[in-house]
Amino acid sequence: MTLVRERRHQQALRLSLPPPTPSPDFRQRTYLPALSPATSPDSPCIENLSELEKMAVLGHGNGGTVYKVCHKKTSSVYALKILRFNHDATAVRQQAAREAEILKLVDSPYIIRCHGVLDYGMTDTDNVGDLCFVMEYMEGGSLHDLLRARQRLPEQVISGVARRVLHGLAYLHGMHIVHRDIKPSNLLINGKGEVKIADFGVSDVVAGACEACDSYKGTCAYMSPERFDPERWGSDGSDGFAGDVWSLGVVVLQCHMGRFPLIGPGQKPDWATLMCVMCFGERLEMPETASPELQSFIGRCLEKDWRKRATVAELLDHPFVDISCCCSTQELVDYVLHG
Ligand SMILES: Nc1ncnc2c1ncn2[C@@H]1O[C@H](COP(=O)(O)OP(=O)(O)OP(=O)(O)O)[C@@H](O)[C@H]1O
Repeated sequence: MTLVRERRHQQALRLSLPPPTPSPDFRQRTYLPALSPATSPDSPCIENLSELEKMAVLGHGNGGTVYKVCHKKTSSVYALKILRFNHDATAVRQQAAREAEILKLVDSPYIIRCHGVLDYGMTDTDNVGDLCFVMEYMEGGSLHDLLRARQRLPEQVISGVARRVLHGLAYLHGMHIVHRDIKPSNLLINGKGEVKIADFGVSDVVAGACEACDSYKGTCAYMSPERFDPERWGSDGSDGFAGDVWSLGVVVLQCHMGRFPLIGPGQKPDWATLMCVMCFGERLEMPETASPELQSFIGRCLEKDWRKRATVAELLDHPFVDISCCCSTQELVDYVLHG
């Protein structure tokens, strides 16, 4: 079986997007602005995995593994995300196809660039298929990696990261794209001090209100009250953008506290515990160690009623992320890469 797979990887490999498999409903709700190509004009045309050499494993996610790879011909370095699926994993393939569709639409310095998608569908002899995303390599790793190394981040760094993520969200929301999985491991930092949003596996292009059935996508720890409990928080009319703002608020608070917030130290952020905090708990308490600006910013993000929550545009004007308070790109590079 390994031989068959290896041979397949040397042969039928094309730079092509997988056939989209979204539900008819997804198609109906899809808003399609002018398509920008998934590959940038300056990126080489990678048509085969054999053109890439694996250098290291960068991390593991739910559906697959991310490798640091080198393009043999140009010596350029990329991140290669391989999602594996079999006959039973229709959901994984649908998720990957959705991610490829969204990556085709986006083109922003605040969003991870995808240089191409290689589709190794299942064959009659092989029950396993791979979808491979060739992405720009972010040498600073993820915010999750940074938090693991430093526990807590200084406010200047948090504000710099938050400002950049807000720019990314402003771009996505302007394109009618809801990310739905904003969390530290999906925020990547590179050697130029850029922070980019990655991982669009549960994202969606929306035109109007989201449906209740979409509520359970994404990581539950960063999920907003209206997605946890649409009945109580009245998700009717919500376009889903406010959910991304909530998630950013949780991330910002986590960067300040050095642990997952919303629950007590040592508690696990499982569904039941979070449900109690979100739906039955009192107003969330702000840590006294945070500056008034940070407390106010978090308060505007973690407003349980999504109608009262700040929008991305409002937050971009918030004093906490004012350009004079944020760390510069050089300061961010120094902090992330050189400690
Ligand atoms: N473009 C990239 N450049 C550098 N490192 C990356 C890149 N993409 C992902 N990584 C690293 O690989 C790890 C795994 O990424 P992946 O997107 O597969 O999963 P995840 O977001 O950590 O988890 P989940 O699948 O549960 O959402 C990330 O946490 C990050 O450390």
